[in-house]
Amino acid sequence: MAKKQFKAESKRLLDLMINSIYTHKEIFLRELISNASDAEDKLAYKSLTDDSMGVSRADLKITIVPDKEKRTLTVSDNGIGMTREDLESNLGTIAHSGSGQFKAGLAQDDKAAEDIDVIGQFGVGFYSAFMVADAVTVITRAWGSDEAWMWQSDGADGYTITACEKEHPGTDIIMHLKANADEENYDQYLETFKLQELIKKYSDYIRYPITMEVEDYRQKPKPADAGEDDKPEWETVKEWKTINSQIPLWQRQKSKVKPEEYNAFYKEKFGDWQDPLAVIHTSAEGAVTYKAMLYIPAQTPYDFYTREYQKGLQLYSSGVMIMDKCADLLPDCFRFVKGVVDSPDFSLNISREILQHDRQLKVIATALEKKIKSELLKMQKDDKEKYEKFWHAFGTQLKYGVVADYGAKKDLLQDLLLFWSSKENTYTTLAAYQDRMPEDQKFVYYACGEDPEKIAKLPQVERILDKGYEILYCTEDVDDFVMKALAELNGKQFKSVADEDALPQTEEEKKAAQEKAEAGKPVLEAVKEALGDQVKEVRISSILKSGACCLTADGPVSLEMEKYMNKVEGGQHMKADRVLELNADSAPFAALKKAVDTGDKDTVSKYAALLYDQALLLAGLPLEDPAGFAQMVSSLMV
Ligand SMILES: Nc1ncnc2c1ncn2[C@@H]1O[C@H](COP(=O)(O)OP(=O)(O)OP(=O)(O)O)[C@@H](O)[C@H]1O
Repeated sequence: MAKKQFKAESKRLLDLMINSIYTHKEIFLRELISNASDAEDKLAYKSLTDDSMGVSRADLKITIVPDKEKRTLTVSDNGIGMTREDLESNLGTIAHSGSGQFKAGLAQDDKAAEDIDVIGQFGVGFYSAFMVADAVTVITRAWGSDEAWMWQSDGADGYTITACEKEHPGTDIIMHLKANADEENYDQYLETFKLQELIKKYSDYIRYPITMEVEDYRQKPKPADAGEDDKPEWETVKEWKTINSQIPLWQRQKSKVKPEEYNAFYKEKFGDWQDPLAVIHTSAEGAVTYKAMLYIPAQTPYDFYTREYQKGLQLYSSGVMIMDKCADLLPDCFRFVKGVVDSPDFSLNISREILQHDRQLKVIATALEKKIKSELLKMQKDDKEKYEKFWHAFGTQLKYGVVADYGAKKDLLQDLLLFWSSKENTYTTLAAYQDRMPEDQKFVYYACGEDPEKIAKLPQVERILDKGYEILYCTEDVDDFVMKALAELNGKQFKSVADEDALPQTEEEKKAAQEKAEAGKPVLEAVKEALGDQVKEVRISSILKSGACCLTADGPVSLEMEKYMNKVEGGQHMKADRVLELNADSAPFAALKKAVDTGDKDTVSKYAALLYDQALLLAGLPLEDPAGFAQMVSSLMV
């Protein structure tokens, strides 16, 4: 049976093409500039393979001319141009890409092809002009031909091709802009400032100059005979300017870029007024070819912890901006990193707004994650002050990273963490802590509280410090979760100083503790009765040395978790199972015992409340009845 060709309703197809592919109408300019760049590239390639042409790359340029009176916008190039047949097959056939064909025809080992970077591949970009224009005229003359042709279309009723005049080879695309409408202001595409903005946004790194006549308002030069009281005069001057930067910094050799250039690029592109702390300029070839330039900012962006902050790297493909913030390239823990990634290997979807496959992205994201970590480790090693600055800005983010997704990134982040050291009185890494650990020390100790000074005075900290062991002072709400997520450091378990077994006990110590607990039982029962449900248990403490009391928690929820969860917006109001620990060797305990022995219930309940309130204060928890506490303390004075 004879095979039949699919038929296509070309009018409908064009309509789909124009109205359904792109999210933003403004990208028409990106598409036409990319086509112009391809035309220049093809000519540059041809001249490399044919010396007789006498074309210099330096003469190739793209020109943008808005004309408010005629309501047209023209994009011109002096590239390869099109013959009548080219017009038929390229602009008369939807989804036929002359550029794609050109690229496919290049041999793998073609040296001349190394220096060109053709963008077009789908054969649809040109028609995006009809999103903003109700008619498009193309005037073109192919290189080496003395005939010029005019292609005209209103996008709906087909097109015409007629002979015309054109002095030089190349192509002019003339868009007759639509009348302003509610849904779009088409006038804006006639304003040089808007056109400049769009060129900078999407086509800044097109390798050929994109020129436009722009207005500049400036002071007139002072006449030579101007007197003292001569007032400066201003004038508006029109001049042709190259709008695009052309060679992106990341395409240049690392050794040739000055630090000031890196910093200026960062500040302009990412709107920061401070220099970044570090730049990572890297490239790879192989499974996926890419170049990346990443920055570590010096300060926390004002909206960093709000919903408005969007992480991501800017994505370019062959110098054309594809996506402003590609989130998949950065793990959440490094969401503070800014930068750009450029790869000719991205498999773009037809609108060039998203990528078809994320395989390449995954490969790049994994490589960049490693790069960011090693850059931070280098900073940690070489410049402690700088690293601490980084830590102040983004340390909390790294800690959240440790806790997130059930600790999936904890191995990546562990070496980057800093904690306050009781011994060094400054920040320490976990590795440095471990290096200082005496051999007999079984655990990595940490204590949570408001600030290092206050933590150092906590009663439960004393006995660990007395042993000569170092403690990591944790001052952030998330710290307790971090320690639980990390669980261990090269085989040594993390241990809160508030844990009963924080100091391993000898058999003798255990026996002595049991005896004390037995002897103290009547006191403990009396205090528990006085406090009721406020505490789950009252026990003789084995973690206190000179302090009279402290509060700890039994079960999976620690006091730190309770505090944290209560602060989190929408968080569950978790309550830890509170345990009041009393020091059997302290004077207040002796006073309590006396009251129990003499059956003075009033005093017992007063002392119990006092001890409980003190324990709450030490733990940084709010008192349930502050006025009652104040009254009670005052009553002791009279
Ligand atoms: N300024 C130009 N000079 C020379 N040829 C051009 C020009 N503009 C378009 N063409 C030809 O028309 C073809 C179709 O252009 P179109 O923009 O629709 O698709 P494309 O650029 O090939 O692919 P994509 O949809 O990926 O941009 C191009 O491949 C090219 O051969």
